[in-house]
This record gives sequence, structure tokens and C-alpha cells, in this order.
Amino acid sequence: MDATGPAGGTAMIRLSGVGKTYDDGTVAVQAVDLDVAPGELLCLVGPSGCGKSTTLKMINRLIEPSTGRIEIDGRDVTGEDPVRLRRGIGYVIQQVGLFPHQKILTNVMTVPLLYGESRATARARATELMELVGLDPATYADRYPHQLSGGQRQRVGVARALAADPPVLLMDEPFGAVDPVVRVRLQDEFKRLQRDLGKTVVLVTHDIDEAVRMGDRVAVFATGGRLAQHATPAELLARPADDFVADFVGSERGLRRLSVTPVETEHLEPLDDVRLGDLGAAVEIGCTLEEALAAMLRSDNAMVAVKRGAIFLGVLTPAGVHRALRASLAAAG
Ligand SMILES: Nc1ncnc2c1ncn2[C@@H]1O[C@H](COP(=O)(O)OP(=O)(O)OP(=O)(O)O)[C@@H](O)[C@H]1O
Repeated sequence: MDATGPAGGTAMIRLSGVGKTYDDGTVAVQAVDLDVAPGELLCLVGPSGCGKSTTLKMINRLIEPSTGRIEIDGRDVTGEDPVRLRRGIGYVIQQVGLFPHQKILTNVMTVPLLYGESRATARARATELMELVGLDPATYADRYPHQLSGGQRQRVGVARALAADPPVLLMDEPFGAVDPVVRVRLQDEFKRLQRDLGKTVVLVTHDIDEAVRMGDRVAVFATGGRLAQHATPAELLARPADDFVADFVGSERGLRRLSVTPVETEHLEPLDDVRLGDLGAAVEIGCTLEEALAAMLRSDNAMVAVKRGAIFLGVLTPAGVHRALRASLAAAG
């Protein structure tokens, strides 16, 4: 097993007392303790200049910590050869950094070729990865980067980062350059992909909505590189650790809870003599209140049918949404 665990598997990341003071005396990160469980997606969020990118880059040693220890699967990264280390860590940045004069397929093939795969294997792998990130190879393989939209380029960046099948992915504002609608779709798709592939991911964003939507856990950094809170999205929104976090998550945090609270059977009301098709809008049990509310708003009724597969379970009404939010608030407290 190498420094970063078996390729394709998941890895545990641990930061203990990790700090960074730059040569000019800027304290970018203060003694931070953070664990990322295997297969977990951790979002680092906070205002500009609070040390998020510095923290991320210390994990793959693009920046050396001034203090503390960073372990991947129990092994200190500072003892590892940086080149070898980075092979087990995919890295996705906002400016994707595609080769402008190479076709998309060739861009993605670069990584498998780098690892000594034959051209045929690299081509097959790159084609598979394009499909995985939702870019039809028949349409996009032979295009050049400038012939793609920002969101499509971002998908290529993710495909390329996955090409080496690294157990760990580090992402710095990966969806920052795309418009809000495409952004939400990319976030949802990436989250699904990450769950399926079981990668351990650390993702930097300045957007609290992105953090609570995507993170299994969220680390909120405050100015001066202080880790202000490390919690699940639901805990963070229900119980901000201090005034800084409360201010950062914002007064709309009740609304934000919609995206992290699932619809459960106890929030539903029965409806007699109704068939699934009669109500128009229907959602699956376990979806978020946000999704259920969106379906409710699309329908003519002030309610939405909730089902499990083909079975009708009941209806969710605005009062049910309210009850669900109150219950989750109480549970998180
Ligand atoms: N090479 C450097 N030398 C000195 N100071 C630096 C250096 N790189 C970053 N900093 C400072 O360290 C602090 C943290 O920077 P960092 O890039 O980690 O923040 P960030 O939270 O990622 O910010 P943003 O959201 O704006 O990208 C900032 O005050 C920044 O000015």
C-alpha cells in the first residue's frame, strides 16, 4: 500500500494542530484539527482570505505547514515524496487548466498515459470517464476546450482528476465559474458521483449554500485562519457555534435547512380516495424539503404526493413542511 491508500479505495485524512504562517508573517491558518472520514465530503467554507485554500494545499503539499501534522490513512504526508503523494490525490481547481490545443478526449487521456497505460487503454478509460461525468463522448471527444461551456469544461476537469482513480480528491471552488443554475446541477451530480465512487473529498467554497448542499460535514473558517465550527450541515444551521458562524450562515438559515432536511413519513398526512396520478406532483420519500416544496410550487395544489416507488404514502402540506423543520431543529439541538 502506498502513502495514500490503495488506488480506487477511500482514505481517511487527519489534520492535527495544522497551522501556516507565511514568510511575511501572515497567519493564514491557526492550529486546525480536522478529521475527514473515508468516503466523506468535507466542505471548507468561510469569507475571502480565511485560509481555506492554504489548508487544502497543505494536504497535497503544494504548501508546507508551519506547524502540526497531516496524515492520510495514518501516514504523515510530510514524510512522503510530493510527486508520489499527489498521484493518490486528485486536484480540481476553478480554472480547470485544460490544454487549449488538445481535444477533450486527449486532455482526459493525459493522466492515464502519464501512468504508463497504452494509448488504447487510455482512450477507453477517458471515454468511460467522459460518460461518467455526463459528457457524451460522441459529441464532445473531438472538440477543443474553447468549444465547451464553462460547466462542460468543469466536468472535463472532474473527469481528468478522476482518471487516476485517486482515493482522495481536493477541489478548490470547482463550480465557481459557472452560472447558478448549472452550478446547482453540477453540485447535485457531483455529490451523487462521489457517493457512488466512495471518494474522500475536501472541497473549498465561499458559498454557504454550496457547503450545506454538498458537505457531509462543513468546516467554517473565520478570518485569521481560525476553525470556527466543524459540524454536519444540519447541526451548523441549527446551532451555530458563535456569533461569527451565525452571521456567516445568515438569517436565512431556516430556509437553508430546507435543503438538508429529508421528508419523512411522520410529516405526511393521509388522503383518502386519492390515486397517485390524481395529484400531479409527486416526490419520493427521503427527498429534501426543498425538493418537495419545489414540486408543490409547480403543482396546482398546495400539497405534494409522497411515494415510495409506486406506493402512495401520503401528502405533504405547507403545515407538514413547518412541522418537519421544527422537528429537525429540535433533533439537532
Ligand atoms: N504566498 C503568500 N504569502 C503571504 N500571504 C499569503 C500567501 N498566500 C496567501 N496568503 C494570505 O493568507 C491568507 C489566507 O489565504 P487563502 O488563499 O488560504 O484564503 P482563502 O480563504 O482561500 O481565500 P479566498 O476565498 O479569497 O480564495 C490571506 O490573508 C492571504 O492574503
